[in-house]
Parts: sequence; structure tokens; C-alpha cells
Amino acid sequence: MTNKVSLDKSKIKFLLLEGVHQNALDVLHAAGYTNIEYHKKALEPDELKEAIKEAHFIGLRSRTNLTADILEHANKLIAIGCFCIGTNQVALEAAEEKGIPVFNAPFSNTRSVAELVLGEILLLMRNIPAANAQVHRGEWNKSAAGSHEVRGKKLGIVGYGHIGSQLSIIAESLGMNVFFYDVETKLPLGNAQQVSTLEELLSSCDIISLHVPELPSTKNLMSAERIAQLKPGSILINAARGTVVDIDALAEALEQGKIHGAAIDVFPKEPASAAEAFESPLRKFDNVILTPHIGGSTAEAQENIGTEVASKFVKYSDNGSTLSAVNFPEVSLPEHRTAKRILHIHHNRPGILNKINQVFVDENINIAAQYLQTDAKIGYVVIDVETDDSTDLLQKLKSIEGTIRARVLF
Ligand SMILES: NC(=O)C1=CN([C@@H]2O[C@H](COP(=O)(O)OP(=O)(O)OC[C@H]3O[C@@H](n4cnc5c(N)ncnc54)[C@H](O)[C@@H]3O)[C@@H](O)[C@H]2O)C=CC1
Ligand SMILES: O=C(O)CCC(=O)C(=O)O
Repeated sequence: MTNKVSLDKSKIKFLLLEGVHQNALDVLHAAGYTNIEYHKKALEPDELKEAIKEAHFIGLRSRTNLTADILEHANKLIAIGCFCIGTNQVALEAAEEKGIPVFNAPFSNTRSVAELVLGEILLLMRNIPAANAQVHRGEWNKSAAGSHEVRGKKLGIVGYGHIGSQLSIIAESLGMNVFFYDVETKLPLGNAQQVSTLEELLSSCDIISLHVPELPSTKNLMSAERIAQLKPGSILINAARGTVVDIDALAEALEQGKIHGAAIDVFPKEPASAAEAFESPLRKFDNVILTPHIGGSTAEAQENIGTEVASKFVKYSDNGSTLSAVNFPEVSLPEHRTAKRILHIHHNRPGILNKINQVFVDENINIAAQYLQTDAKIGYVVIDVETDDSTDLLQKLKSIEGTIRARVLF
């Protein structure tokens, strides 16, 4: 008997936003997924609510806020892909409660961010942003005042993860002395040294570069009080998230000449599109490099991200694997060539696995393989079964109390 419960690939709809790279489309096409709605820009919230109703997969970057309210309209949604590192723009818990894994690309743009920051360090240490602005205005101030080589200077990195540690290595290759602060104990690369307090880092380094994720604990990490702890004449760089720095306090420190300059790529409020003007108290400073959240925007990064996240979509859709999902129990699965594969996502409550297994006993269906992972909230069990007809089986599994969703793979 043919299986009537899994969805034909041509009916599985992908909604891709914010101009994700062509590689993503290529990966999906190669895997047989052709039902793709592609947008170069982010959608307005109302447009998104409409578009997401029919989508099984959605791909986005940092401009799309996938709030719990918007997810309420996403009744067919199977998975979310952030074509970037940050996942703070997605209501992760709400997605998990609906049984929707969220994938991202945790490494693909990290080198691009580290290279941008390195360039900014070199430019700010030589006063190039201000010199460039002055010459554009017709002013000719040939001077070495306040202009320095980076060799022998102290770089302080806040957050020694994928980006911070790469920056550490390339900065050392220019002769910089690297120190870092991280809430976790981290293996220092090269000659870098971990310091035990943020205050120590801020007050002793010539350049501070922020590389922490957006979390409740990193909100306003660089508050007015912390900005006041920066070494006089130092440089502050933020290519992490806009919520991490108190921009008004930074503007005040620049106004008073307490710090030498800054480079800011991310802002508390970023324009939703190119049509919206960018407002910031930092716009007036020649010694501040302002960029429109382009730390990860290189051809290389975007190509890699397109391939990586689309491949995670394909793997989840074809095979059920949730490896590297950020909000979901991670299951890495072998291929299921002959058996039928059933995915069951449920609230993590005592006894539910027994009830699932009882369905197979009652139906006299042999389980060829079973994979289970749980987290505090949900359980994800994948069952390979030796049966041709899974229609009744799926209905019975769906009716178990505590089930969030169940499906049979194509
Ligand atoms: N400007 C841009 O276009 C881009 C920005 N990003 C941002 O950069 C962030 C960092 O990226 P990765 O290095 O890949 O992340 P990661 O997760 O590899 O590293 C983050 C590090 O920060 C540390 N950390 C967390 N809270 C901290 C705190 N309160 N104080 C000190 N350290 C803390 C963690 O222990 C970890 O070592 C991302 O979360 C993202 O928001 C990432 C890519 C592009
Ligand atoms: O490229 C983007 O849209 C966002 C990059 C970013 O901030 C990230 O990867 O977390």
C-alpha cells in the first residue's frame, strides 16, 4: 500500500527572505525541493504573517524578527533557518514549544567579522576615519599626533569564542599583545592571556573589541559605568550586537574626548530597510567608523552560509537529523533506505515514550531502530519501522496526549 501521509517534495514550501545566497536555492533544487518563495528583502510584520501561513521552512537573516506572535500564524512550519550566527531575532522558546527546530551557521562568517575588526583597529590607530573625512571636506591636516602602530599595543577581546579567538590569532601576527575576558575558562591561543574581570581588561587595554552574543546578561554590558572604566585614549569596537553598548554613554565619552575612537557595526535600532534613514548620536563623530551591520557580509561568508543552512534544511526534511539545532534536542541519524521513518515531537513528560512504544505493540509493527533525545521541555524520538502503511499509525501517535507533532518522512 502506498504511503499517503508524507508530503510530496513539490508541496513542501520554502520561504527565503533577506536575499540569502543563491547557493541555498541550488542546494534545495538539487535535493528535489522546487517550491521556493524568494524575497531579496525582509518582509514587513503583516506581510510576514501572511507569507508564513503556507511555509514549511523559513530562511532569514538578522533583519527579520520572528516573534512568538508571528509564529502563531505559522501552522505548517517545520523548521527555521537563520542564515547567520545570531539567533536572537527568533523567539526560540516559542518555536521549540511548537516543535520547530531553529538552525544557524555558527562558523561561516566568523573570519569575515574578525577581518573587518582588524581593519578597523588599523584604521582607528592611524586616525584614518577622521583624516579621510577631513580631506573629503578639503581640509589638509598632515600630522602624526595620536597616530600609532599596532605593534606592541594591547588588544582586549570580550568574548573569546569563534570570532574573538580568530581575531586574537591575526592580531598577534601583527605583533599585538592579546588579552581576553570570557565568562567561561577558554584555551588561550598563541600568547593570549585570559583575565579574570572585565574591569581589568577595560582599564588596561588600548583597544577593546566585543564578541559576545545577545543575551539578557550581555544587555548593556558596556554601560555608562563600564565605558567610564575604559583606558583614557582607547578604542571601542562593537561588531557583536547593538544591545551590548549604551550608545548615549559612548557618544558622551567621545564628546568629552575620553576615548580615541570607535567602530560600531550593530545598533540598538537598525533600519528595517535601505529606505529608512539611520539615526544615531554617533553620526557626527569623524573618529567613529559606522557600518550597516555588514560584519558577516562578504561573498565568501554568504556563499558558505547559503550552503550550510540549506543543507541543514534538507537533512531535517529528508532524514530528520537535528544536529546543531540551537533550541531543540539534537539527533544525528543514519539514512533510512528501506524502513519508514516516523518523527514524534512531544512534551517531555514521564510515561510518554511508553505510550508511543505501546502503539507499535498494539499494531504489531516491528521497530527497526529508535533514536531519542530530550531537553528540559521536549522529547524528539525518531522511529524506523518495517511497515508500508503508516496512516493509522501516525493518527494513533498524534492522538497521544502531550504530542506536539508527528510526521512521516518523504
Ligand atoms: N556584525 C556581524 O555581522 C556579526 C555579528 N555576530 C555576533 O557576534 C557574536 C559572537 O559570535 P561568535 O564568536 O561566533 O560566538 P561564540 O558563541 O563562538 O562566542 C561567544 C563568546 O562569548 C562568551 N560570553 C558570553 N557571555 C559573555 C559575557 N557576559 N562576558 C564575556 N564573554 C561572554 C561565550 O562564553 C563565548 O566564548 C554572535 O553571537 C553575533 O551576535 C556574528 C556574526 C556576524
Ligand atoms: O548577515 C546578517 O544578516 C547577520 C550577520 C550576523 O549578525 C550574524 O551572523 O549573527
